[in-house]
Amino acid sequence: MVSGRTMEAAVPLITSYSNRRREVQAFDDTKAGVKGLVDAGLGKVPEIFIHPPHTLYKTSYDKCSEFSIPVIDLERLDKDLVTRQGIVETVRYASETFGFFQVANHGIPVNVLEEMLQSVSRFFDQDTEVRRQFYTRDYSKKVVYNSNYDLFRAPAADWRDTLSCFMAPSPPTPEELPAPYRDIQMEYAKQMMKLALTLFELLSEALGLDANHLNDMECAKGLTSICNYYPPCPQPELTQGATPHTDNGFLTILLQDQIGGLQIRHRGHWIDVPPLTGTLIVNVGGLLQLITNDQFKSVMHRVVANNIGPRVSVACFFSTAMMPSTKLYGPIKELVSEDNPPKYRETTVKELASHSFSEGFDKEAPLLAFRL
Ligand SMILES: O=C(O)CCC(=O)C(=O)O
Ligand SMILES: [Fe+2]
Repeated sequence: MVSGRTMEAAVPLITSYSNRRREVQAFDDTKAGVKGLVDAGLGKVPEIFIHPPHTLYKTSYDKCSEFSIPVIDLERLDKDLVTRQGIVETVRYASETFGFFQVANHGIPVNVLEEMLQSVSRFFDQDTEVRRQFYTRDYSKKVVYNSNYDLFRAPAADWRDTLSCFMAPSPPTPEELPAPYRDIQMEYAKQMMKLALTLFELLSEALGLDANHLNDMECAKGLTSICNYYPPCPQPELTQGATPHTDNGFLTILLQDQIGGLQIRHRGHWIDVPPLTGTLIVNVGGLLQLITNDQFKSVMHRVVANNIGPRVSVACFFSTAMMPSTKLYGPIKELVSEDNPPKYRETTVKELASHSFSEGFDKEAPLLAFRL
């Protein structure tokens, strides 16, 4: 029997659900994102952005100075073999232990990095009317601007807007890209692709494979550029910049500005990934974890909301998720043995991406559905 008390409790729940749905829809209909709320001078975080307290962290998070992710200097990579071996060894250690590392002297000029970050700000600083033309949830488009890809599904929205561009294997024409960052985005994607080919060589060597192995598997074939914009938040302690999640491609190369706020999960602690001018952050995605049979780890990370921003970051996801392909990926044959049998079934990139997209990227064990 349903008690009166239960019924009473159920009514506000249903009401609040439909309120939320309405508020989310109204927010989405503005096509102005979180930036639009801040521009309107909002002094409080709207209900739909408030995260349940148990999922929130204090702003004084666990600071663990004994853990810091390796910074790898690529300068002498091709100069001598011993240096290269040292770099490969650190790449292996970082990918197995942290799932993250930073790279310095990667060959991309600092002014290109800075121009890329500034161009993202220029896009978001445009008149709302101009920005709105790109606002969509249709991911078959080459350019997608919106706020919270999972707005209609997630229990609470993040304090972040995003501009995504699908840059490889079939790049947009420059004219298809928003004007404020057209030229630099084309240049940046070219530079990212070059760096990714080098990183996949190092990662292959770190696995004890031929240097071309991961590139031959087409790990660097697809590139999506995700430009994140985190407006300053009036009550950062109530919301998040990015909910804890894992990335689901092969690899992500991330550029962050000087504000900070990115943290990764390591041995039960959240540790900072400090902004270091001129460096790029590299992290292992779910697909790389799957094909390395768990040797390399795709690790949870999050972004703390800030009240000093806007904070800008550009995440380049290497994955062919946006193109239909029947190519199957499973644990690499050379890495499995009787002692280390395959942990995952074969899957397509598209299946893994669609699974993460519908289930959410916030799972502690994102590859569970593919486990043998
Ligand atoms: O903004 C950042 O630093 C991280 C962004 C991120 O994790 C993502 O876009 O997947
Ligand atoms: Fe991420």
